[in-house]
Amino acid sequence: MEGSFTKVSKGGGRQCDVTVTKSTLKCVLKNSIAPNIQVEVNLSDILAIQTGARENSNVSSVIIHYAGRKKDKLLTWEKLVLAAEPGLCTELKDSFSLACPDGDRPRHFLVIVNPHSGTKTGSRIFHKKVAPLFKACGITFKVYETTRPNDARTAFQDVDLSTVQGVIAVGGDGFFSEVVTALVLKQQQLHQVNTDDPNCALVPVNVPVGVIPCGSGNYLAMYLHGIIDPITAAIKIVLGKTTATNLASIHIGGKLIRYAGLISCFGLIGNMMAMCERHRWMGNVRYKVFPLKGILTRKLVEAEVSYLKENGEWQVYNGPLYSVDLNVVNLADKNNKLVPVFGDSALTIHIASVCPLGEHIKQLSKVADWTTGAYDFNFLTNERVLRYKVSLTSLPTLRLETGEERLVDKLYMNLDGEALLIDRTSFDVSLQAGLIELFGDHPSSSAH
Ligand SMILES: Nc1ncnc2c1ncn2[C@@H]1O[C@H](COP(=O)(O)OP(=O)(O)OP(=O)(O)O)[C@@H](O)[C@H]1O
Repeated sequence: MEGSFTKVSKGGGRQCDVTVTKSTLKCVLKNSIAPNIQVEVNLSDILAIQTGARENSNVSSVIIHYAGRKKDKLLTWEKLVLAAEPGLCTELKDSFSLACPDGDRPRHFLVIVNPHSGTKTGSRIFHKKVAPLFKACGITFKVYETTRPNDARTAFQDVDLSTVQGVIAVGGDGFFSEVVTALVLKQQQLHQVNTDDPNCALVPVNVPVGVIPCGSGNYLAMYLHGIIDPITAAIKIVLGKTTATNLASIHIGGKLIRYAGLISCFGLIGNMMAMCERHRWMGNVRYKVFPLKGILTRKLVEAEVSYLKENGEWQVYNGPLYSVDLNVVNLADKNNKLVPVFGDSALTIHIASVCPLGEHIKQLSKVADWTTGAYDFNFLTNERVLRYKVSLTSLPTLRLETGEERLVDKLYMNLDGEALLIDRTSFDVSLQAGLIELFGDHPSSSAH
């Protein structure tokens, strides 16, 4: 399609030639005293097209909303307003519908906001920045703001999942995991699956999940989009491509505790997170102070880790350890750095045993910086597993009136950025593959 339009902007209108091919829109602004200015947009980056007729005028307009691609993977919401006689505007709009039919893009969302995340800006960011974009793209949504921790499940109470094409979590990593757990549980309740049984076969959720990063920890958004930016994340949601990801179910004492989407780190990293949470009043400085204190006061734990390998064999690690760390989104050593891999065929666990403090600090710093070789230390046991169980039966316990045993020592797990007290003598973690998809087009996934 080709035609002559007026490009409308705040400064007035300018003549331009517009060409739409199978893959791009080109708009060339004619300039008699300088080179022509060209705006080129990939059709796959178009977010929405709006047309408008002007009263008592034979001129119509077309507003093209599209994703602007900036450096460092940042996406911006851009608009191109073109005016011409109505027939030409209709022809332009129709050429887009043919080239990029948007029938498979999501149209209705359930948005769940944690107003308490990070610097408590989640609600404002959603309503001021994200909601206008969704509305311009013809997306409707219902918003639920949580009132307390573990309130995300309330958002699903009266929701028929078959009417929703996306669940959007506005918050940090811990909140993402809370929302995903509530969503997966809702689906299992509908199908009467007993989720407290670690061997149960879970029913996949066919509603993708999106994250608008507004927390203090936003690793999931960073892994998915390569940048922590609410608008970039919102644009990826509108574009509707998805990445299949894994979850890990955590069972303790015969009960499902949570579905983790990012990490489940028992021991050192869990204890560091517990210290950080106890000192929330210090703001983000706590994430600098307590990891250091944690490593300097590291303690070995006597434990048995049994794990099921991909070949169906169970193996056992027995002995003192500092930590059992799992990256649910695997971090693979590629091209001289650690890169996230979504939806891997196994979970990779790293067991840290006795080692000099200096070596341990070096190893953890490499993980923090995503440096190559971060898991190539001889005090680490690295295994690809489908399931693992940690038993702490040689630690001192006390007996409750109910007859149940509880650990005397306070040990923690860092579960997607939240500290979970492990007060039982064992816990069980299983790979849950193919349960959910995330909005975003990460290259490690073959979904979309
Ligand atoms: N309305 C609420 N008030 C207080 N806490 C909430 C509320 N809604 C959710 N939460 C809890 O806030 C915790 C942290 O959420 P989130 O991951 O969004 O924020 P964060 O800033 O990354 O984390 P943190 O505040 O722990 O550093 C979650 O465990 C969640 O259960």
